[in-house]
Amino acid sequence: MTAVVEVAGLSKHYGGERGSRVHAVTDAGFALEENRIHGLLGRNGAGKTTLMQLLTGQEFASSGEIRVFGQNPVENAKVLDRVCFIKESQRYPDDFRVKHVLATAPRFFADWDEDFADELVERFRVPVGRRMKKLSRGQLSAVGVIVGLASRAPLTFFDEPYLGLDAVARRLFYDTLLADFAEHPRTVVLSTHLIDEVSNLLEHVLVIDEGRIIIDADADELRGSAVDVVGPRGAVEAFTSDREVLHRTGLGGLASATVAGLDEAGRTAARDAGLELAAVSLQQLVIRTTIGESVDPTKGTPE
Ligand SMILES: Nc1ncnc2c1ncn2[C@@H]1O[C@H](COP(=O)(O)OP(=O)(O)OP(=O)(O)O)[C@@H](O)[C@H]1O
Repeated sequence: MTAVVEVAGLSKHYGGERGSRVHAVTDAGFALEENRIHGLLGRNGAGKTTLMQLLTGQEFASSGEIRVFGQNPVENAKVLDRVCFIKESQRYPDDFRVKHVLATAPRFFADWDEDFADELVERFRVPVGRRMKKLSRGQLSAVGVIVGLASRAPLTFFDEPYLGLDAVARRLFYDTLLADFAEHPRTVVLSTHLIDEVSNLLEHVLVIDEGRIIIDADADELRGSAVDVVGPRGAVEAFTSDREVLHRTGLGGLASATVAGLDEAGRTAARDAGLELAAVSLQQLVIRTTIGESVDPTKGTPE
């Protein structure tokens, strides 16, 4: 495995005075492997955009090390020529129409596929002759998605540019990304709140909460890392008394506990105790991990 991105002790704070400082990213350390689709997940203001800006050389780190393709990305054309960063807040020159965006893209992206871009324009029904500032929010998102896909950049970041898209167009984006990725593997980072929607695309997951990376795990490993144990309150409490519980809910005499790291023997013990087991989706897992206790369920941190 080759790491395309390597980060160690990375912090970014905004503002000068200690009291008014915003710690957007704190002591992050992780690696992103080549040719995988990574999810960068986290709540509003968690630090996702800041992290991507740091990795693409658009922000300076306050401290720490960043290596992208083995080099510092800041003002480094050798690195940035291989990177595409699609974000919703992208600005275009005032007189730019969609066709101008598509015509200038090959200058930035060596692997730009014009035929693929044209095909995507049709699929997403984008009016190529229209001025960028006259596009609807969804059409603007679609242009970002088209550029991100047709760039075929070896390292592509999508910072929630698809939020303006309707459900049909989002599905189209996910399906197109997956199909194109199979033919043209590259390293992709998707930042999103819509975790269930992208869950099946993701091979690796980073969860950031209040600037700290709290989960850095293989998506399959993560999906199997916790299970909901449901049944009579007393039985659930007895079963979970010495286990790591991420989250509890209850209604009347019934209770449910999200238990981390339950192996086969543990699952059998739960069933023998008359409890039911239910799978926990990636989205539920992230929500339960980022509210209340910040624990990494794959690492077995005690509650
Ligand atoms: N230029 C800036 N100056 C001061 N604070 C900033 C700046 N940019 C971001 N922040 C703060 O840093 C924190 C992280 O912001 P960031 O945009 O990285 O979060 P995010 O996870 O992308 O959020 P969202 O999902 O809402 O887009 C927030 O508290 C934000 O207010």
